[in-house]
Amino acid sequence: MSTPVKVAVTGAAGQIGYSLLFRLASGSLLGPDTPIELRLLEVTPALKALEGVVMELDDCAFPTLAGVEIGDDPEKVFDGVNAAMLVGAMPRKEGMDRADLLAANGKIFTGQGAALNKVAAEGVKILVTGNPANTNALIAMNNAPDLPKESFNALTRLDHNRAKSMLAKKLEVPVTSVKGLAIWGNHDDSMYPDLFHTSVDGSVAADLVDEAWITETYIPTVATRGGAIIKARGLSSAASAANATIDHMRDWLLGTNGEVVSMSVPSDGSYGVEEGLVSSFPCTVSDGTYSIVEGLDLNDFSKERIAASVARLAAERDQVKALGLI
Ligand SMILES: NC(=O)C1=CN([C@@H]2O[C@H](COP(=O)(O)OP(=O)(O)OC[C@H]3O[C@@H](n4cnc5c(N)ncnc54)[C@H](O)[C@@H]3O)[C@@H](O)[C@H]2O)C=CC1
Ligand SMILES: O=C([O-])CC(=O)C(=O)O
Repeated sequence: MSTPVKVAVTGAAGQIGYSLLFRLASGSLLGPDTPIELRLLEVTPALKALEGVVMELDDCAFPTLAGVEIGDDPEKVFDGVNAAMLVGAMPRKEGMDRADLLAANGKIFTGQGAALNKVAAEGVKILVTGNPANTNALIAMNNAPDLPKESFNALTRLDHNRAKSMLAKKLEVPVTSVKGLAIWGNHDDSMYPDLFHTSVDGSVAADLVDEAWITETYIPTVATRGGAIIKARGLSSAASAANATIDHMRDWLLGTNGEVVSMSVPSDGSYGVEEGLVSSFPCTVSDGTYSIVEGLDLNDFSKERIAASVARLAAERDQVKALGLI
């Protein structure tokens, strides 16, 4: 077997962690032939619970799990990591917006960005799941001056998967029939799933459904799905968030074979999105490098929706600037 890939997970004793770690260890990220070493970061009071999770990992005897290290010091846990999944952060409760978490969670990402800057392996890929994910990624990126900005992504793959599943259900087709779908903007209720560049078995998705369904049902349902899950479960989404975190990182590491996926990445100014904001775009990945899909002809409706969501990102950026986090 090859050298193990070192993958860090923060918030490893939390809800998402409990779904994520077992799938990482069993080969869902890298396949059955690549060993993985897990580096798990938690706050000190959660280390005991994390020890219990590690006992369970041991008890699975996963052939691909080459080792597990746990700790509360980011510089030790992130030492030499090839990939980092930054999940550890407070989840919102019913009635809160994700942006309400900025004051509590934002500071986590200054220290973790700085630690990754110091000790991560060259070429490290860092994916922020902890909310508000886009702006937390922006904070980590701005606290890691020696790492390429492209090392930092945020998770909008869960929104992408939700959007794909909902469209497939509506049209009574398998999810595999849906291609080219992408979420634009922020992982909040302003996000925009674009059906004008989505195809379903070769037809434009927007032509297969009513305009009113898109604006009044589809977009708001996708955008507020996280809140609907909190209302139903009393807790925020966890297994589906872990699944999306793996989908995003797997595609980033191994490529998308030309398929379009939604990734929140630092904007290079494409489509008028202010450079440096971490915004969701349609992306493809090859050879470990993501690219924003260029040259899409956006209609006025799409342009307005994207601009509104990007304005939220800019407002969050201004808020964390005022808090001295970037
Ligand atoms: N981007 C997305 O699509 C989604 C994001 N989320 C977000 O993911 C985050 C985690 O959610 P859950 O696992 O449900 O929360 P949780 O509360 O069950 O677990 C969070 C864990 O993070 C740990 N933690 C807190 N500060 C830390 C630090 N400085 N370093 C390391 N660990 C730390 C806590 O001790 C806790 O064990 C939340 O912010 C949630 O809103 C959740 C679902 C989807
Ligand atoms: O809604 C939340 O707070 C958790 C989350 O990000 C999601 O499920 O999309």
